[in-house]
Amino acid sequence: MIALAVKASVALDIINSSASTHLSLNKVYDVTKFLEDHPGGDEVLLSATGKDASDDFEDVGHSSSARAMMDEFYVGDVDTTTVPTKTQYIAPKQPHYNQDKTSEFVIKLLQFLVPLVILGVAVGIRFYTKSSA
Ligand code: HEM
Repeated sequence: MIALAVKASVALDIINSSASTHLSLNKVYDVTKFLEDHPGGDEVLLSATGKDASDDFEDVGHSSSARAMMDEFYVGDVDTTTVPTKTQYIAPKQPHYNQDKTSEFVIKLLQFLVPLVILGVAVGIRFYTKSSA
């Protein structure tokens, strides 16, 4: 079993060492330094962090040399039961654009009035240029 975990800005990869023990321990890999060099790209690694990444890892069919490389990033073990099988996506907070607290009503009114004013000016110009020609 493989799992990835992100702790602060550190990307951790967790891989099962012994499935037969009562307390299933998983190996944890810190792949932070490997993000840029990973042949499969950093995005897949990051998407597999913070959870059990066993399936993600196995689905790719990593070579034996890829498996050998993992020792380099091994940092410790974690109890499987504490590792989520899925990570919950938390959308980043949207910045608050209406900083000056202009009332929503005024904004809506302006959104309606400004095009009308532009149209009025255009019609006025057209009317004026036509009549003076
Ligand atoms: C410490 C953990 C990992 C190591 C050392 C590692 C290493 C490698 C290496 C050496 C390759 C080149 C192909 C090969 O030799 O098999 C590779 C490819 C790849 N890896 Fe990983 N990988 C790790 C974790 C992961 C995880 C968790 C995922 C999935 C979320 C992943 C997805 C991929 C993908 C998509 C490719 C590209 C396969 C291709 O285009 O043929 N890897 N990885």
